[in-house]
Amino acid sequence: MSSPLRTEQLTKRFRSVEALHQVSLDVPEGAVFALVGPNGAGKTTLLKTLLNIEQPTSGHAEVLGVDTRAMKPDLLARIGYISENQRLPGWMKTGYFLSYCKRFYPAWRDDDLAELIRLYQLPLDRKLSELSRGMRLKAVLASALAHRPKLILLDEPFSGLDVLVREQLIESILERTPEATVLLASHDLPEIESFASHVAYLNEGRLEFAEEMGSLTERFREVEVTLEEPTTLPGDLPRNWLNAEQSAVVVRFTDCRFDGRQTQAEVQRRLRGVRDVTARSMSLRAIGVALARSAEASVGAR
Ligand SMILES: Nc1ncnc2c1ncn2[C@@H]1O[C@H](COP(=O)(O)OP(=O)(O)OP(=O)(O)O)[C@@H](O)[C@H]1O
Repeated sequence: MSSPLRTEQLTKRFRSVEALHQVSLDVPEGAVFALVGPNGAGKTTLLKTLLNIEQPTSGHAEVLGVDTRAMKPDLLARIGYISENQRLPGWMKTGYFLSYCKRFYPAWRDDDLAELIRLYQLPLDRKLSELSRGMRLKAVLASALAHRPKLILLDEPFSGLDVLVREQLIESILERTPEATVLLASHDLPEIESFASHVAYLNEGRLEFAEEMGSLTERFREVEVTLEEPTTLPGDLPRNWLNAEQSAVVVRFTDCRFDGRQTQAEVQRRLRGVRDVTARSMSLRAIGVALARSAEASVGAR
């Protein structure tokens, strides 16, 4: 079976801004796929293109085997979408909002909704505009999960939520997998690391990588080299040594293609008088910071 979410050479331009540049992405069935990257990287644009809210300038995107430009309501009814910027009819009472949503989804399950209302303790007789941000998000999540979507798309679902609400949200989403495939855009790297199976990194509209979480954390290491005596760093360091810096006899860099023996050999080849090499594994947050610093430095160098 083909992947439930796929883009091929997807480019989206808004006048002079290229929000997405030839993005080719494949999200496997049942994955919890995190889309990360700095502000303005193109994450929201990618999600909106997958929902046909925005249309590609070139290339194409496919959802559940259908080109997004040919999406019909029956396909949209198989997708649960939650965005921090979602506009809601604030005047609706929560209970009315949920029954209003029901009519758009043939697969709607009243028993699932009852369970979600109980779990989230949703106040059905209060207007959406009167709910706290977290509570409003839970109401939207209930409406998005009660129809057992095949795809769950989330745009910054965690921002501003307390730790318990986040936990509930993650649990609810994970309970839906592997029957559902999840794609979420988020800046919350520690949270993502705790539950995503895959991670993709967008930077200035370009997909820098997309891979399993395990392989990503395997290939990144914080490397520290101690030298016999201070020397100047050579100018032509390997491209996989990110943010290399030197302080007296210590050289530090992030290796984004770490391989124990190979990294050792490379260090010996590039630096003179190596006394010791240590390599520490990195959290997703530390990897994100290293990538952002490296991207900033390359913009500065242009
Ligand atoms: N409707 C639009 N018109 C013009 N430019 C847009 C539009 N939507 C997005 N952009 C631009 O496209 C680029 C990507 O924006 P996008 O919102 O997709 O980034 P993002 O990764 O979601 O950012 P953030 O993490 O800040 O939410 C930005 O430069 C943004 O200004």
